[in-house]
Amino acid sequence: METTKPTAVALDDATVAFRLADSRVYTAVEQARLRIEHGEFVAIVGPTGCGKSTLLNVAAGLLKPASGAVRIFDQPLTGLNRDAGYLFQADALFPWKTAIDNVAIGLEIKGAPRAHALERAQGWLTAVGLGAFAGRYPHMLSGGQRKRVGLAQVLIRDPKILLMDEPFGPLDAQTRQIMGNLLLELWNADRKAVLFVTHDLEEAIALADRVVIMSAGPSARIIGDWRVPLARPRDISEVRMEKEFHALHREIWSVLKDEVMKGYAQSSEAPIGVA
Ligand SMILES: Nc1ncnc2c1ncn2[C@@H]1O[C@H](COP(=O)(O)OP(=O)(O)OP(=O)(O)O)[C@@H](O)[C@H]1O
Repeated sequence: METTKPTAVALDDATVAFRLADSRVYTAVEQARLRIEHGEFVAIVGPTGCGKSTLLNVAAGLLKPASGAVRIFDQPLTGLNRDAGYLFQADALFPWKTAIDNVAIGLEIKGAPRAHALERAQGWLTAVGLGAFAGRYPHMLSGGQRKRVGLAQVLIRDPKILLMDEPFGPLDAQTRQIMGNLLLELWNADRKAVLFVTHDLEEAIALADRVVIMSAGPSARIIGDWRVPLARPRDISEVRMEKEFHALHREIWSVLKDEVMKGYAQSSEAPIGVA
């Protein structure tokens, strides 16, 4: 990896707090320090409700930390992170537009001529394995196919950073693996910086260069950061058979499991840690 390039995403001691309806303050994330280097694929794993999406939203510029700093390619982030493309768990497709129009819109809103946008959109639909489905509306596509269109819609804009929040969450296990391999294949072509939120430790290890673990909230912290020692290119089904995969899984899980139990216990209680 080149070290001369600026760090794609840097969170420096970011603390994120929400004002609740009763005007108390809930500290979701406390002093998070996270670096995602150029070309690096980083997965965040943690118990339910710990603040994974919150951190992603901070990197997206959708949330401003109460304290600490956010830098994107070494520049302070003010407002939305325009270098990033987002893929969330929920579909973000326009139901009244065909697959190709849903993809082309990513360029059209940047002012690209329609013919050019359509040509590029067809190329991206082919890249995600949906070249023959260009004329279908979202309701005529399976959940996995809609995710592929969503991926093409993000990638056509060629963002330097990809922010993904449980993007394959609603899919069945086989489709998740197929989508994981597709993502790695596309990522391998130009190695964008990726921040990938998941609750699935296996998925995180299979995909990422680094796996970052958060503690249970409130005031969740980053409590571990592991480098994944698995060669690339990877097939995410096959990589799960390797002994390094199992060793790393055991090591991370020994830290994560207590936090997962705390997370479940807390999610059935009223918010605590209210400052
Ligand atoms: N706008 C908000 N106002 C108040 N509390 C919020 C707000 N957004 C998130 N929270 C709280 O902050 C904490 C972190 O939420 P977040 O969605 O980041 O967790 P998560 O780790 O992504 O959860 P999950 O794995 O369940 O998707 C949760 O306790 C949540 O209830």
